[in-house]
Amino acid sequence: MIEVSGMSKHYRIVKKQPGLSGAVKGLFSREYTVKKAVDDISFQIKPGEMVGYIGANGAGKSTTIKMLCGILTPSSGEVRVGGIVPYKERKRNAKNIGAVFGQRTQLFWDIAVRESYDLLKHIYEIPDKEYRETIAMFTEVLQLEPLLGVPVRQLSLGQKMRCELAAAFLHSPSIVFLDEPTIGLDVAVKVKIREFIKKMNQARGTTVILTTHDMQDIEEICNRIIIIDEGKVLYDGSLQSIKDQFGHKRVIHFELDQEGLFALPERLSNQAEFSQEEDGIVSVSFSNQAITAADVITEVMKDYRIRDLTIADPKIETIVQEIYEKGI
Ligand SMILES: Nc1ncnc2c1ncn2[C@@H]1O[C@H](COP(=O)(O)OP(=O)(O)OP(=O)(O)O)[C@@H](O)[C@H]1O
Repeated sequence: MIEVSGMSKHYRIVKKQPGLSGAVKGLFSREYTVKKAVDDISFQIKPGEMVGYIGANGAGKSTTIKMLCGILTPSSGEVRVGGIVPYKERKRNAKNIGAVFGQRTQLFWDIAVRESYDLLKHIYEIPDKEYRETIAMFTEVLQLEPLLGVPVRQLSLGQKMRCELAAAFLHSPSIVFLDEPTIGLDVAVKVKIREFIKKMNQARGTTVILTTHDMQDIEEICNRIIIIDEGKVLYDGSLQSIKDQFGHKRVIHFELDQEGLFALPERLSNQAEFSQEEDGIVSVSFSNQAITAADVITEVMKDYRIRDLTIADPKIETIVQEIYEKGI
């Protein structure tokens, strides 16, 4: 379905010389540096997969997605989306794909949402019956009824995002690219959007490529993640296996029955770290490969009276953040 092989995108950036003389010199002779926004990446995505394409700011996510959509031409390497080379056949590719790009809108700003959908119907040549059924289903799942008669510019962020999603899936594309579809939205709308995406995947087998900084989106929607860093693929695999490989860190939150500064028991000093948020509230973190939770609790119990404790599961958020910071 999606085949990417050795794909790169290099930008040539003008090197700015310092000072006024540098600016004048720059008018006559320009020096360039090369920014490898995407650097020799390869992956394949099968029909119906839901893949989280994640990475820190500037890692190369949007550049990759733009090449898959045909908006950008790769500097080298190969890319095929549903058998089509996107930058060579941008229009044909557009029929197969849908997209939501963060803050940008594909709806028409000044006309009612329903009229925007009518226009998209004509652009994508959606048959009448299919269009009516699709609109009825989307209206129900995304609760669009009160929004259909409203011009886009009058919609709130969450309302607009629900309408955008419907627009992206309207022509039954086989692949949908979603760039930060839940950014800035309240929890209730996030839940609705995630449910809609999963429903589309189940009902139509739509392949979904999701870029997001929200790890909850990833946990709930994606069965595979690709982590990209400085333009290179750092990890490609299941969410579970990244948890298995890197999720050894545990945190135990203690509520102690005594006040005063906490000190880590001697036996834990090389194997654990702690932070004390306030009097009597202490978090001890450790790797469960080095020491067991039972040992940590036993050691703390020797020196302190414990009123309550909770053991926190390793959050995918923490794991991914560590991978961004330290690499694999
Ligand atoms: N037109 C351009 N000219 C020069 N450099 C660019 C251009 N577009 C992107 N870059 C650079 O390429 C790198 C990758 O950018 P990209 O937008 O793909 O990152 P991203 O992973 O989508 O980041 P974010 O999470 O912040 O959206 C960044 O260092 C960026 O500054």
